Amino acid sequence: MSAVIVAIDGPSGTGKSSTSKAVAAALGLSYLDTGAQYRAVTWWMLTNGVPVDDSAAVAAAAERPVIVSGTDPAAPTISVDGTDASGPIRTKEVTSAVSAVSAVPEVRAVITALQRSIAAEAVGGIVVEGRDIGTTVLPDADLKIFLTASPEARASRRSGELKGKEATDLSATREALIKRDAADSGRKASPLKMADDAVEVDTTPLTLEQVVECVVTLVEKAVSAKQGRDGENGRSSGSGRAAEGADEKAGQISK
Ligand SMILES: Nc1ncnc2c1ncn2[C@@H]1O[C@H](COP(=O)(O)OP(=O)(O)OP(=O)(O)O)[C@@H](O)[C@H]1O
Ligand SMILES: Nc1ccn([C@@H]2O[C@H](COP(=O)(O)O)[C@@H](O)[C@H]2O)c(=O)n1
Repeated sequence: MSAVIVAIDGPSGTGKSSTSKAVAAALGLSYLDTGAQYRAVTWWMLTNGVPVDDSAAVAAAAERPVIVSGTDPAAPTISVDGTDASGPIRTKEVTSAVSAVSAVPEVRAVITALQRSIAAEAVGGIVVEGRDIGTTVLPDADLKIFLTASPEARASRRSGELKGKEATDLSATREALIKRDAADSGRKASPLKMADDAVEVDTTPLTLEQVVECVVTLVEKAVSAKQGRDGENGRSSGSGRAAEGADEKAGQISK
């Protein structure tokens, strides 16, 4: 069987990274944080003096940063031109500028090609999270999930995260999330949008553990369905723990 590909999209702070990492780790899949890649390009633009509000300047430089993503869910990495960028890409400066940079079509073309090649090389299967994975990057993904949560829940989760590091003004955090979502949903090039064939999971009333359990079950079902299709087409099967889990589950159900 070809490797399972899972696309997880949704607005900021809905739990995409936490869920995707945990699901990938539980099922023995690779993991790709595409937001980190756009943040890395943004950091490169800022550190190389490219004015991020000048889309022509950003477009002209789009191919210059060399972005490398490590896809181990237990220790994902991101580097730019050989330098570890995992810390700098999380600063407020990058967070404020990333939507402008990610809206530039030339940037999206470079990063989308990189994402597709990483997914194609993930022989054991992969969970890819972002904003346009199900709609644009991997439209043939075996499973597409769109995570949502109320702005209040998202702001409170983020404020909990920031406590002790930066001032935690709940309403400012909420406004910043809403502003970034509006920019990401409103851009012309590959906006944040739920794919027509995605499963929507509203995480507002759920703990992270409950969301992970729900998504793991959905992946196992998708793997089972894929194995069924591959069997009908006469192809051999076997791919990672997701396939084994689905086999076990199917076995239990049929007993
Ligand atoms: N269901 C949940 N219940 C409570 N807290 C959660 C839940 N899901 C995620 N969190 C917490 O919310 C915060 C944001 O989660 P996460 O970074 O995974 O979201 P995200 O969608 O990837 O955000 P962004 O798009 O901004 O990168 C983290 O502190 C995470 O631990
Ligand atoms: N597929 C994607 C993923 C992300 N973006 C842009 O990157 C920003 C940062 O994403 P985080 O998940 O790290 O918060 C996000 O606000 C988008 O502007 C994207 O365009 N497409």
